[in-house]
Amino acid sequence: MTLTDDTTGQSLRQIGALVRDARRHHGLTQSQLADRLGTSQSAIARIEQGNQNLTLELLGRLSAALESELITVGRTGPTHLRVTGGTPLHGSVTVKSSKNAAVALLCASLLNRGRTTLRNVSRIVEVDRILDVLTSIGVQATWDGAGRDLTIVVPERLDLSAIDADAARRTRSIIMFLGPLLHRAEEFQLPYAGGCDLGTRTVQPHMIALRPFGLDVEAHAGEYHATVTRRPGSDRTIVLTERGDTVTENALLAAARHEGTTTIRNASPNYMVQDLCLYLEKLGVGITGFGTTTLVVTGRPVLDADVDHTISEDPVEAMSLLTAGIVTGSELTVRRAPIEFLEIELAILAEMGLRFDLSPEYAADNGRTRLVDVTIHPSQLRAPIDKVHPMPFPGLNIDNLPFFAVIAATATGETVIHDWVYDNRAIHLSDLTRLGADVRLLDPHRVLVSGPTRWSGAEIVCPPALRPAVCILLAMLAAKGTSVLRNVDIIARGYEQLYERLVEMGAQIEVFTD
Ligand SMILES: CC(=O)N[C@H]1[C@@H](OP(=O)(O)OP(=O)(O)OC[C@H]2O[C@@H](n3ccc(=O)[nH]c3=O)[C@H](O)[C@@H]2O)O[C@H](CO)[C@@H](O)[C@@H]1O
Ligand SMILES: C=C(OP(=O)(O)O)C(=O)O
Repeated sequence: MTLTDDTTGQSLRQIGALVRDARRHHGLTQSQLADRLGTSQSAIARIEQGNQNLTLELLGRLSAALESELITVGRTGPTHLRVTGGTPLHGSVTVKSSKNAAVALLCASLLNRGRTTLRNVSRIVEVDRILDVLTSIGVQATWDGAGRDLTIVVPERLDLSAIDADAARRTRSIIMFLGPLLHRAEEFQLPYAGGCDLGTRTVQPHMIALRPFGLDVEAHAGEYHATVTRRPGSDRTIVLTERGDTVTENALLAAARHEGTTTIRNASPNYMVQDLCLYLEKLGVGITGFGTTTLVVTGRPVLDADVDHTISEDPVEAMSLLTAGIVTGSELTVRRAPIEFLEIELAILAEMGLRFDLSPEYAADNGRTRLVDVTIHPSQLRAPIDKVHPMPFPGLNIDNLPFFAVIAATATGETVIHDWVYDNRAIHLSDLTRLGADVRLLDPHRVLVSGPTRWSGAEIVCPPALRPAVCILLAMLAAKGTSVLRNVDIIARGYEQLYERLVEMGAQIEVFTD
């Protein structure tokens, strides 16, 4: 069957019947299929009855889970959302694993001669982009039947001349190929790193961090031209000029195969770095200083182990889901929230008057990350006295900052949000004014939000930046009436099945294409 532009009720019912037939053909119950997809039995029942809007991503996963080509995809334009807001959400939602750890671990798998199995991988476009790049150069990547666990085998020789430059240029994380590749080739080229439109993001700290490993990079004609001058094994100290996440990861990746000890100072101790450290330890790399700003790495020239690693829960997803509940005045539980990476956010929210309960802590599947279930209650919020601003961990997460703009808009009083990090991100938050919020740009880095807001529906084109895009969507959930958010494809870069999961909690969101 061909899915054309109009995914009507009739075609949803037809797809539902195909899903039911394919499921029965495989002898699966609705619950068993739900487990394979990481969703609920009730969601499968709705799909089969034609009562569930389907994204192409979900259709692809259904096809994979049922090992059957349910649909062939015809011409599709960008995806849009129709949101009918103003009603509270309810129930609970489980946090998925992090985009940022997934991309680091995928790059790290290039170090391993053995088999890397990554578990609980989020099915998001950012992961697909790195996978496209990896497979284009010869890496084997295989999803398990349920589409959650990924096995990666790196060949003896990589064919960098075949690199999928288009996929590479659409992600910034490609920069983390430098650390592993400098051990494999004396000369190589990589396409420029890309990503969201957040303003200039330099890669100079990466160049400075990798220079002690003999890497020299010249950038021209859309490519980084790398040459490596091998330096004999010795102990070295690297002082990072910025406490950045990916630069710390790149330094770790380079140090992992360096014979000798590398001390990395001003390292980021953030969640994705911790996930990477756990993986590298399993590969046999010695690391002391886990979770601190000084990492001492004892590398090994050959890393060859069959490693199994479960990626930890995403604090930014957790914050996004909490925000959905807060701005809609909901009673909602966000399960498996990595509390260590949300403590400051919750402390500020408590100051603003948010009422919430935390379950006792329990360990994530990696055995290290501490998780809690957070239950929020409808609360009257007031603006915080101080400005809200991010800091490298342990500080308020840089990617969580935009959510405070939507939350501040529901609070009484004036809040200053100071995004000193990104040149071009705060400006996207002014789109909230279209929904009735009072958001004034004081300068490119600071917005003044005056609340509370009487939200009203509007039609908005999605900003070209992941977190601001989700903020607009969440504000639409708060706004009475119908809103349309156009060109939402960017959201799939970092969120898996976000709309379906919000709908499960009672949100009214319809997905449509032109
Ligand atoms: C794949 C991944 O993991 N991406 C995350 C990573 O990107 P990544 O590590 O690539 O972040 P960048 O290196 O671009 O840093 C973000 C911005 O912060 C500035 N900066 C950073 C640290 C510092 O000590 N001083 C400073 O000025 C940088 O100049 C840049 O403008 O970290 C960012 C900041 O946490 C997050 O938004 C991204 O989601
Ligand atoms: C800025 C972000 O990520 P990236 O580094 O992938 O652009 C983000 O996750 O908000």
